[in-house]
Amino acid sequence: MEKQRIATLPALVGVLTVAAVSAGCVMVIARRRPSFSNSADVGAWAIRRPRPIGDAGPSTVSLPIANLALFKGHGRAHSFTHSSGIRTVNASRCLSLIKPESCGGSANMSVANCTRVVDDHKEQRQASRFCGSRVQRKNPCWRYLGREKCLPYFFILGEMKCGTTTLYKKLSQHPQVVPPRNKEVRYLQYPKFRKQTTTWYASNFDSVVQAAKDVVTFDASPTTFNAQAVAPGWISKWLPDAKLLLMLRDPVQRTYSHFRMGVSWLKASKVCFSGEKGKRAPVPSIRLLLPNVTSFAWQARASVADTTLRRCGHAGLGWAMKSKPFTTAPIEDNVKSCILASPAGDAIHGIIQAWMKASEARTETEMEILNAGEKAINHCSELMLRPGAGVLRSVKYADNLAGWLRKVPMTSFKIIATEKMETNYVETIAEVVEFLGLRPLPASSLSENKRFCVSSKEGIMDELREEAKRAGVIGQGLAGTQGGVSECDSSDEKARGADGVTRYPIDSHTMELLTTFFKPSKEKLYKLLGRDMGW
Ligand SMILES: Nc1ncnc2c1ncn2[C@@H]1O[C@H](COP(=O)(O)OS(=O)(=O)O)[C@@H](OP(=O)(O)O)[C@H]1O
Repeated sequence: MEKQRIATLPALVGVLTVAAVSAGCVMVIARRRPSFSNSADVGAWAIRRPRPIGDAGPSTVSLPIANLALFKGHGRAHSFTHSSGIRTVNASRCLSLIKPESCGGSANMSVANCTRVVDDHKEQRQASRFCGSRVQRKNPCWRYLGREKCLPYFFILGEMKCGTTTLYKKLSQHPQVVPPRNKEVRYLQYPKFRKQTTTWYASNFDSVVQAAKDVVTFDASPTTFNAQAVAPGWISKWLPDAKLLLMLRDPVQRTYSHFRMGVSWLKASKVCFSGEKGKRAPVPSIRLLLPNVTSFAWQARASVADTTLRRCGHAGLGWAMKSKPFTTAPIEDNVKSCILASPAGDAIHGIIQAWMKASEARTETEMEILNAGEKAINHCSELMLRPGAGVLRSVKYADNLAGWLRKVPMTSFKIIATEKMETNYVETIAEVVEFLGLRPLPASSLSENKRFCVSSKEGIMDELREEAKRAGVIGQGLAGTQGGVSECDSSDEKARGADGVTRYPIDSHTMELLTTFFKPSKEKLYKLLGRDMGW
């Protein structure tokens, strides 16, 4: 893409520079993209004029040559000669991946007050390319100020609980692949994107600098697919040739797996379950809610209701029904019609009515206890058990993919069904390797078909949310450690179907509710993909 851009610039400049140079101007040409309303969409512009955050600006601006002095920073005015022989100046800035270690090179998160983060974000908005020259290697790397810095060649975008850890493990074993410092760097999502620099991001991929020229590295943060405000725009701007692996799974099963992980994190948290090993018991604040929260049937009902309410422009559910307008006033007519018109609308309306009734009967004290319990459970499960959390990611496959396709072509994607990886493991991995343009894996290394899951945060993430730290959730997030991944422990809970896929048994009522709820979004996805995923 970078090469393409350079190749097309002379042609464009040929048309534009005669007028521009004679008028004492330099044209700064931007790719025509829709404008974006906030700074989250950093990838909206290929070449930008300096502008305040939030100002989308016109797609083409001309600047008097004198103004070039205002373009300070790493980027230098860069001259080139186009086919007609007229020399002109590209005033665009470059983004440096080399910055002081104290302001972004460090693996810890203590950079919140570092002004360089602000500078880096400004550079990201203003620059059109990375500083230095692209290194001759398969992986995207740049040499600048005598150092080489790299970014991922491919991404395992997600979705969470769809087998990303197995794919990460398998691809890490490929002789042409080196893994990132942590499986889940999670830079391309809020709030981390706001707190870290591109230098810090690149530091996660330093191991590829020492590797052979045909070796690549990757980012396997399964949260990237859902990070619509940052990731598609950033990748399309900075790594337009990146290959994107997207794993998707039957939405009902994915939701169950998400719920199961939330329960296991909750139970591992020393804040919500206290006492000695083997005798740990729930703390009083969560006891009332615990039977509901750890029931998938209850979670599913609460989640579809919460998701529908929010989609209809109403406040979410809240387990304790703490939101005052909700408990004291009936739902407005337009919200009610919206709920009834939604998938599984009648059932969801019934759930909400029952919820309101139960809530109205509660005393203030009961409400307070439930609210405290909800807060604690959210913290201890790291929001995995928040109503709606699991359902929302499963119902957004199509919308999220459509969001990506507005920025990135379908040819950048390889869509992998988790079920296919289970039943056709060797073929699936071989297809992925081919899609990545890597040498085929030897049959011997493909024979091992183990499922891998995240078991702790060590080696998976280098940070924990503040609340999770306080809650003592599953170990410390430490960069570069080798822990974090082990074989999945869910096999005993699943049954294998005639198609060879293992699934959690789910009671018929919950199954019907979720199947109806997910139906339109599944159809939307199949239409987008042009194929049925078999769910
Ligand atoms: N080869 C294969 N075939 C079928 N299913 C597989 C496979 N590998 C992993 N898995 C299942 O994927 C779930 C874990 O997904 P992730 O690794 O993406 O989870 S995470 O978001 O990184 O925590 C997890 O699901 P559950 O066990 O149901 O929770 C794994 O069992």
